[in-house]
Amino acid sequence: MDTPTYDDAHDVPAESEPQVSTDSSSPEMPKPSRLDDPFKPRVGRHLVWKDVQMTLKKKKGDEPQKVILNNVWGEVPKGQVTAIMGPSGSGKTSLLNVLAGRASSNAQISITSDVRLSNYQVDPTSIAVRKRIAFVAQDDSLQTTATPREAIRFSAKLRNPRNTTDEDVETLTNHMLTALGLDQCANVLVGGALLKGISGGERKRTSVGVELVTSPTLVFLDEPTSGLDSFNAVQLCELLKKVAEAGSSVLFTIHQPSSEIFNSFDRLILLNQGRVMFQGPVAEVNTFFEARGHPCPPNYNPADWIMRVAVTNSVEELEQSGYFPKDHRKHGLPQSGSVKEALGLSDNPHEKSNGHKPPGILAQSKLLLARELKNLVRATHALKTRIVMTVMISLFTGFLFFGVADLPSDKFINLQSTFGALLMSLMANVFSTALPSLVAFPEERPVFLREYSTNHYSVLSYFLSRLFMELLVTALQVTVSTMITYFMVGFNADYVIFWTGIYLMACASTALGVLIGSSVKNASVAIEYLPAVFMPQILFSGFFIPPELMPDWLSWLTYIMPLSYGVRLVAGSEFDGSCQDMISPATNTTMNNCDMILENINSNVDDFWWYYLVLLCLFVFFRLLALFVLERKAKNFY
Ligand SMILES: Nc1ncnc2c1ncn2[C@@H]1O[C@H](COP(=O)(O)OP(=O)(O)OP(=O)(O)O)[C@@H](O)[C@H]1O
Repeated sequence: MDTPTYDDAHDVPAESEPQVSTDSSSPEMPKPSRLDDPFKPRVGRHLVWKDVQMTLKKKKGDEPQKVILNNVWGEVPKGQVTAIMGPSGSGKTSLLNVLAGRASSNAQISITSDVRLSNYQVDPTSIAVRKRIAFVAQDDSLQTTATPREAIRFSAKLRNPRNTTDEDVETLTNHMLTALGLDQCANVLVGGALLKGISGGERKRTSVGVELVTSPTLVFLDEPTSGLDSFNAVQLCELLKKVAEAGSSVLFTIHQPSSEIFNSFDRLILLNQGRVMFQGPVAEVNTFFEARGHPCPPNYNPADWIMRVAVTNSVEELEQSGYFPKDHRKHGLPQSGSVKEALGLSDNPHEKSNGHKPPGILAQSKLLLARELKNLVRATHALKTRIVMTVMISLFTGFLFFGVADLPSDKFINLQSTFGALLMSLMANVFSTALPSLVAFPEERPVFLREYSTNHYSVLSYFLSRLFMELLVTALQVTVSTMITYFMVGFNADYVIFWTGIYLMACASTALGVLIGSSVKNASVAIEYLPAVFMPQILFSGFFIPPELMPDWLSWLTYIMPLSYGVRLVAGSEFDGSCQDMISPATNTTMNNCDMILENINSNVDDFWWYYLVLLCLFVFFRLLALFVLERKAKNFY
């Protein structure tokens, strides 16, 4: 059999693929279709790649480089299903990740590739391209507190044109659930490690539904049939076939498919040790192997057979037999143009109309917030733990310092105890509000990155919805805490100043926690950074050592610590005018214990507005910095 070539493998000439016509009567344009049809026709894109090289960089000078992908070439014609097979470790996932822009060169790995979409050269790692690819990873990263119906509906609402009505979204969701065989578990929570939910196979199908509900042009899936029984695996492959028939280019990796599934593929890419052992139509597999001395025995699953040949023969033997065909396709010069042109968006008159655009930032934030609220109500254990801990710590503080603020102020020890109670209340609020924020983003990170990179919403919408939720939960927590300590300790501070001072300080500390949480990869690393949020606040807040006594190069830190402004506000309100002047027996001069405390912590009632403003600025500053970090991370990582 001849080596499959780019020219004969599909329906477009090698030099340049015809442009999608702007004439809506052209056969290239999808026919007008119902918005609620998940298999509505779409304009396909022909994906071609060559010279894909992925190498692990050398650690030591004399160590040989490990080549993960070696000159890999191939294509996914529009309207066809292409499967990548190969022994374990042959590079299937690596190839899929490179093509889907989920892998890029870094300190350990070097990746080079020539990827073309309808003969436009594209960089798959660019977020504009990634956002157009429906990608289902091996690990499902779904919101654990959503049901399959909600997960699919959420994706359909956010990723379909804004003129899609709620009724269309509902019908689309129902079609997708039925097509995936998810009707029976449609309203059961997805679940996760701490929450019992649907099965692994159902979770996998939900992930597929979340991606397919947008009628994508390019669909990439990493082992979509893993964890599925044979019936569901066949059903899923039939569904992918329908998606391809609608015009999409479908590419997925698969392990040991049954012969029924194998024969349903249009094309196959067989990788072996990072190289292309076979690439072409599935119908040609048997002839290709037969011509090289490995005819598939009768009644043998061809998928098992080719894997057996790949595993039981050395690469050298296979090479001598004529496997590992060279890439003889003629590509011609790539067309130059923007990503929009490569994706055919600039040619589609619908794309330009406002109604065709996906929902805007406000609509995205609203949907995200609704999901967050649902999450809060369903994952009550997290909220309950937070509130129970707050109540316990506040009660401890309340019992320990019970009524001390009502004791006579002429004894310094009484004032010292009241100041201690204030500090405890402030620090407890810093700890109990900032800690959950520190770990919240790393915990949500996989879901956020999947959704962001598949064009569900903007970073700003996500950020705004999280911000609103945190402000709400922090307010609840601070109210519970202050109600207990304020009345048990018997503070004399104005309650409004007491609450607002602690609340603003907690918000600013939370913002610092979010900044650190956004910068790290997972919750356990975030926990390691815990002292970085708390220790500087305690050390530099000015109540252990005033800024005047700190080394000059460190003293400025006092001015960016939320706790130091929180102390000045609540202690200012508590002690201002609370003590009577006394005559010092040692110096025979007038002294005022309350004024001494306020002087030590640099608190001045006339500057309260300034403390509020600084807390607000710190909150905004840390939040904006976190937004910037999140935006960069979201664009550069997956
Ligand atoms: N980031 C990485 N760092 C180090 N090695 C890597 C990295 N990515 C891939 N590899 C190595 O490259 C090889 C191919 O990995 P890949 O996951 O692509 O294989 P696969 O064919 O998908 O395997 P499986 O079928 O077992 O999932 C493996 O040996 C793997 O260890």
